[in-house]
Amino acid sequence: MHEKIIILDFGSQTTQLIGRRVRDLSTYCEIVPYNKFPFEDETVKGVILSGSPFSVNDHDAFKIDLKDIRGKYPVLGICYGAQLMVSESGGEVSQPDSREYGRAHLNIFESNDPLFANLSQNSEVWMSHGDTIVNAPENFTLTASTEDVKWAAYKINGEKTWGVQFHPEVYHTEQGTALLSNFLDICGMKRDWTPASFIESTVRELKEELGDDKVILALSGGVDSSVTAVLLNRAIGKNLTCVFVDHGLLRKNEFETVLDDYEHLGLNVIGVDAKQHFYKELEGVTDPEEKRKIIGKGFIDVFEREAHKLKDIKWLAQGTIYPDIIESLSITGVTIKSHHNVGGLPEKMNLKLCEPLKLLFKDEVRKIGLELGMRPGLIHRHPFPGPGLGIRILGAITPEKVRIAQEADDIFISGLREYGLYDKVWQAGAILLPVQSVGVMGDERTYENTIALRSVTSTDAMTADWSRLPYEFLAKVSNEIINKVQGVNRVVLDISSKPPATIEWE
Ligand SMILES: Nc1ncnc2c1ncn2[C@@H]1O[C@H](COP(=O)(O)OP(=O)(O)OP(=O)(O)O)[C@@H](O)[C@H]1O
Ligand SMILES: O=c1[nH]c(=O)c2[nH+]cn([C@@H]3O[C@H](COP(=O)(O)O)[C@@H](O)[C@H]3O)c2[nH]1
Ligand SMILES: NC(=O)CC[C@H](N)C(=O)O
Ligand SMILES: [Mg+2]
Repeated sequence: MHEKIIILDFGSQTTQLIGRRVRDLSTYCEIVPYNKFPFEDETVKGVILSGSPFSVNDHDAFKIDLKDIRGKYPVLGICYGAQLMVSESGGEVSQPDSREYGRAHLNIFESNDPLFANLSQNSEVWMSHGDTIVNAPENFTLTASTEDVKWAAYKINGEKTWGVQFHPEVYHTEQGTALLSNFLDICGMKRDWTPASFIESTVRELKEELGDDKVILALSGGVDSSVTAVLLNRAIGKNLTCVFVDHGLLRKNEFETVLDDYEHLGLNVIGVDAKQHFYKELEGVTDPEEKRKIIGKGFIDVFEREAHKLKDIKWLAQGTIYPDIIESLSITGVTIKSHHNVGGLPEKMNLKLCEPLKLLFKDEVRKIGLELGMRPGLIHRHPFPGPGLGIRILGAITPEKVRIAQEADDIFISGLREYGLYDKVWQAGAILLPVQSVGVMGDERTYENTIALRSVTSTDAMTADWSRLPYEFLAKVSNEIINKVQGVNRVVLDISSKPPATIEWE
């Protein structure tokens, strides 16, 4: 077992970023809801308290008793986390007249403080708070200020406990990574979290957990489930059967290409054509969440049916990764989208779940795939959502709309490859809108569908920006779609970032 840092999540938008920074420092960490601290886990070596949308003075703010944590582990409170320790200890946090968002400069008073080891004076830090610490109890030592904020950082005497009002996890805090690294040193972390160590420990744990049990893996052709397949294949070999479902919402020719690919990897794969089943279940359904749930359930129906045919299957493995879970089960109670493989799973399922990548971010999964010796072309594929074109065809799904979406998508993606742009974007696809408009083609009036092109840059799909694709390329793609895809007479471009939009439209 790897020693780990626990990040207690009080609901901040940047909690995931803390996790990523810590992992980037070769240290294993887990993000857990603020009230789910794993007291029994002996591998915990330090604790970070995240920010929060709440004010510590709110009635319904997330609160916990910190007495079992402080003093027992090194603790770093960030923003709300820092404010919480002050208010819990009898200090005062209140709302000043002005909020503080954006850049500030840090004036360090205690340069011998190990949290500030090797940090230089007056570096830029990023602030995002409405509340401020006004008074701290006597055993709190002020260690740094900014021009506007007195209590920008503190240390609690006699404990390995620190608080910072700024956000070391965000890119704009110049020495944020160095500060987090100092905290990891304080916790005595060994920095031994690497792709090779992950593979070694995961294969060992899978062998122990699965023993001689038989497993089916939901394989999609995507990066996450392919890496899962190779890991499981190493752990249990012939006891693994992969099931690839054609729900009729895949990309053009995807089913055939993927099956062919996997044969070369030496995996045992069954392709299931379930198109008609899915089309029937989805008939007339327009609500995005309902569509997601139907597709999620459809997948499980197929997996259970296949498991039954194969006999003695005990486990369903999936390529679930960390963001799938984080986005589906937000602790503030707001679900953005039910990912088909998490929130979309039926409550009662006859198979046990095996998800060896469920705590990894996408870029970590890619590193592990490369370390496993998988083909870079496969590892660098764009993500493609499990519900597929089902969430890119807005409104009700019909086979005819699937054809339109597939052809438009194929022209867009082939174009990206042809122009050498494919590897420069995180993900791209064509969205079929439920909007018809008037056009003129060969002197005839048309009244046809609209395709929106969606292409984004990102590092983890948690935030994203629209890709600045060359006009010349966009002109070619638009032209080709309108000329070749029957039923489309207009192409538009999506120029929204995430947030506030999301990558997929549903
Ligand atoms: N057509 C499919 N057949 C079987 N399983 C699927 C299918 N589509 C998705 N899944 C399952 O759902 C999981 C989540 O899908 P997701 O798209 O997030 O991951 P992926 O397809 O493995 O990778 P990528 O994000 O690169 O597309 C997959 O890892 C896989 O286990
Ligand atoms: O397997 C999946 N099942 C889903 O239900 C699902 N919904 C979104 N996505 C993918 O997740 C990333 C973030 O997407 P959003 O910005 O649309 O939430 C993007 O990469 C999306 O393609 C999904 N993947
Ligand atoms: N980013 C945060 O943690 C903000 C904490 C608190 N909501 C404030 O506005 O001060
Ligand atoms: Mg996928």
